[in-house]
Amino acid sequence: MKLSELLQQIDYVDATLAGDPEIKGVTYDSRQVEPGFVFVAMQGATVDGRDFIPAAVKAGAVAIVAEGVVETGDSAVAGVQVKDGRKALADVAAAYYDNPSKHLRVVGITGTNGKTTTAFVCKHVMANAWHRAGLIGTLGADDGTGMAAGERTTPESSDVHGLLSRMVDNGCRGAAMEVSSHALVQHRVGKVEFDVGVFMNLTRDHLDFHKTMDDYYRAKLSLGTHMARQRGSKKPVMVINVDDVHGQKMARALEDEVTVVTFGFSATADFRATSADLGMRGTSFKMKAKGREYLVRTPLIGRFNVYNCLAALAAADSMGMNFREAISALASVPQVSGRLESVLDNRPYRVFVDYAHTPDALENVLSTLKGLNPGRLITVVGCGGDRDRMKRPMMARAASQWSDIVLLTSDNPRSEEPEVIIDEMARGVVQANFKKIVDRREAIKTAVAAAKPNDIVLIAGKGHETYQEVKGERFPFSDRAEVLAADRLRE
Ligand SMILES: CC(=O)N[C@H]1[C@@H](OP(=O)(O)OP(=O)(O)OC[C@H]2O[C@@H](n3ccc(=O)[nH]c3=O)[C@H](O)[C@@H]2O)O[C@H](CO)[C@@H](O)[C@@H]1O[C@H](C)C(=O)N[C@@H](C)C(=O)N[C@H](CCC(=O)O)C(=O)O
Ligand SMILES: Nc1ncnc2c1ncn2[C@@H]1O[C@H](COP(=O)(O)OP(=O)(O)OP(=O)(O)O)[C@@H](O)[C@H]1O
Ligand SMILES: N[C@H](CCC[C@H](N)C(=O)O)C(=O)O
Ligand SMILES: [Mg+2]
Repeated sequence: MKLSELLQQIDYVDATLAGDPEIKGVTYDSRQVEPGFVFVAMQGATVDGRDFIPAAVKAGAVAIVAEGVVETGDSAVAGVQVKDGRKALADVAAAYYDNPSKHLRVVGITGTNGKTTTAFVCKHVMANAWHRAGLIGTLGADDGTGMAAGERTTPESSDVHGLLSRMVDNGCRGAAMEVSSHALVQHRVGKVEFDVGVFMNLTRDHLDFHKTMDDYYRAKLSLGTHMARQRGSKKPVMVINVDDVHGQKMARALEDEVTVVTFGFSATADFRATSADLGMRGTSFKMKAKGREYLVRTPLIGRFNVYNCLAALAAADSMGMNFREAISALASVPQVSGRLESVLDNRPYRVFVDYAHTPDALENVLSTLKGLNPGRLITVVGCGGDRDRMKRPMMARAASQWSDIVLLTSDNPRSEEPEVIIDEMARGVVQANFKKIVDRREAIKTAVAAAKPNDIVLIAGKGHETYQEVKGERFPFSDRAEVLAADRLRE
């Protein structure tokens, strides 16, 4: 694509052109620039992308897009002035990749908890019906050829459009993607046309970034308003959990803008679970939808997974997929990595690894495990550093309320001292059933060593993560591998 063709498709304030070069790629990071690339300089929270314009030019950028007057320092390199760098990145990427979301059925899932699981279930349902489907989320991305690791839940917009474009090329007909609140604020899904948006729930998290729950809610709401502004031929549907108070508010706020479809246990829900049978190896529940009653079976464990299944089914129906086929696909959903993942199946005790890292998620998981009537419930849990500090005592409170033994330990301390994080957690405990073991490996060893027949051990907070981040360095660490190692020591 020529620079002139690209510029025709984006809004800009001013441009100093230098010929009409062929564009070979788009990036927001000077370290990724290759000859022929457009470099979009974004104003960051830590550094200003404009400071890296000289590095981008040196690496072969043919055009620089930035806020304010753009001095490229090289008369052969075009400078394009825009109002907002992050918005411009999405516009440039959508144009460069030829708006791939127009050629796919795209489901965007937001909410505090359940995005990864619901996206995974949606992708499974789509792949079952259409052979190939893509996925973007916390576990990485699948462009139709298999999973590849990613850095964040929702990548930067140029990476999102690049992935969607590869999905189209690889024969995917649909894509399920997690849309984090950070992504909505930072325009990472700018110019993505969604067929269906999904709102799961809103509970305490990320208040280091959003500051208030109201700001956090408004970030989530903007998925719906983003969809209402879509210009293409898609008629957007927003699927909303109305058992959640913020979901009820969102349904009211969006009802005139998009088609609202609701789910939950509430009597008014369009996709309504009426009863659930929660077992150790899976869940079955009855659902009223579309004027009929259905029985849904899934290997996913816990009441919260009823919500994830309802959301995926409502999304599938909103895309016009065969509903009975979608229901039967739920029976074969594979294990979602690090989400209530049973690590040892052939022992008299059970060990689960789970990504619960918010008070609500932890409460849900613990109540689910308690409902399975274990001998004792032994919980290993920590909280991440450089993240919302208020959730620390709340998570420890949930752990001590529901468990027989709690081992408070490190998660990803990042720049903080793990002992300080653990002390802040300890302020929330409600009974003297806890111990502090700073070294996560030791804590896991202690928990597994203590397990007696019928006990359940929960290792919470890090789920699928394969590292522990300490003072800017990532050390290899897997809860799953640590559990297996600890179990070997018992023999
Ligand atoms: C708070 C947050 O979301 N920050 C993101 C944001 O950082 P920032 O605004 O501080 O950017 P910056 O580091 O100042 O850099 C500004 C610009 O200079 C560029 N740069 C920088 C250095 C250089 O040498 N050359 C260069 O071009 C950067 O690429 C960037 O474009 O933009 C950066 C570039 O895309 C992201 O890497 C960074 O994610 C950080 C690492 C992060 O930890 N984000 C987390 C909190 C996050 O996004 N989480 C959500 C939700 C998770 C969930 O609940 O599932 C997610 O979607 O993952
Ligand atoms: N619908 C739900 N409601 C509440 N808790 C849930 C729900 N689904 C999963 N959980 C709990 O939350 C944890 C995280 O789930 P999941 O990874 O699916 O959510 P997420 O929204 O993608 O989280 P993240 O924002 O960290 O990526 C799970 O390990 C489980 O403990
Ligand atoms: N994406 C979330 C995940 C947190 C997982 C937990 N292990 C932690 O490090 O706090 C975050 O960055 O806040
Ligand atoms: Mg996720």
